Amino acid sequence: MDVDLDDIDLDVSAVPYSVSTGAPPDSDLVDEAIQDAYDRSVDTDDGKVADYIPILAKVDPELFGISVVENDGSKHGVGDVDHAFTIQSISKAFVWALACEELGPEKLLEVIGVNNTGLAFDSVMAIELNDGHPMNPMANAGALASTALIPGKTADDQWERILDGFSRFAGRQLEVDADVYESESAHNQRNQGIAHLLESYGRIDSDPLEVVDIYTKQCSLLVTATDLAVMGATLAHGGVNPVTGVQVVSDEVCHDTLAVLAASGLYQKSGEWLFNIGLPGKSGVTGGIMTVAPGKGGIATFSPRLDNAGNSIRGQRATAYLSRRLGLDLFASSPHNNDGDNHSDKK
Ligand SMILES: NC(=O)CC[C@H](N)C(=O)O
Repeated sequence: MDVDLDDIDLDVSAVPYSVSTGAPPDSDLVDEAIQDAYDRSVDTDDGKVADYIPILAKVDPELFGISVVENDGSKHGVGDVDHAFTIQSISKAFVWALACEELGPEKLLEVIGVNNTGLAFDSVMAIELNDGHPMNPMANAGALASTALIPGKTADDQWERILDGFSRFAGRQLEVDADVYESESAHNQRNQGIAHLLESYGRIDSDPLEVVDIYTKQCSLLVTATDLAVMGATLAHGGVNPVTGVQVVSDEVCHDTLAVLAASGLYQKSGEWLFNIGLPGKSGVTGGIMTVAPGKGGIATFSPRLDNAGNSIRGQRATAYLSRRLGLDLFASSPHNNDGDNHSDKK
């Protein structure tokens, strides 16, 4: 199932961020834009809820929320923005950022790489085709390797560091959904296989099953769309959480993380996403998509029905609309004059 943007009215009258000063539009205009994005996306029931982790199939497929957090910390939201769901693959962005903060980008480039393999998120073939390297850091193999790089004497130490880092990104103490963790742990054979393969190529040093266990916990952390927008806004704001004021990672790490997301954040559909939306983003199988507008803020959508790569369909539609409506596309030279013309042939 591909996302069809043909039937959304993407011609928008601009209420963009000021290109010259980065000054945000009036708050009520942002609220209006989010409501319009919701209204233009809510009617589609295209796509399917993930069911390869059994408990995920129980979600209400109609849930839908859109949250925007600006770099001044102001929050906007429509719909189910307070519904908690497990972060899943979006965790890959934050573990990569935390590992990069601890070890520097050279180490991550050497061990993992930053290229998109063009293959599904749980591909084993991607590892074989590349002699264990490079691995897309936003797919499972590269993500497991990132988790393994987090410093700590024991697996528990590594986990505590991840939990603490994620909580600082979100600006509140996050918790694991024990039921999701249990369900995924019982159906994790593929990730265990990937971790063993990485060990055989010398890409992870620690016990592969322990690495998978930490990775499964990080994927099982509960967040809301509002949390994800705050986490995205932290990456948009040079690593400083705009709500708490805490510096979580450096400005350089934000740059490097956003570059990785631009290349790989939506699995094998990352090129289409960048073409349509023009912003770095990261999706997860529970239906979250976190999008970052550097220097401006974070957008998060939550809607569980997915396309065939595992990306939320309503989330892609709503973000495509918001990117235009707010003039956020990094590749649009004149968002001030975003009357639709400069995007009219995008599908
Ligand atoms: N794409 C995803 O969100 C996948 C995350 C999930 N925990 C897995 O490893 O399969």
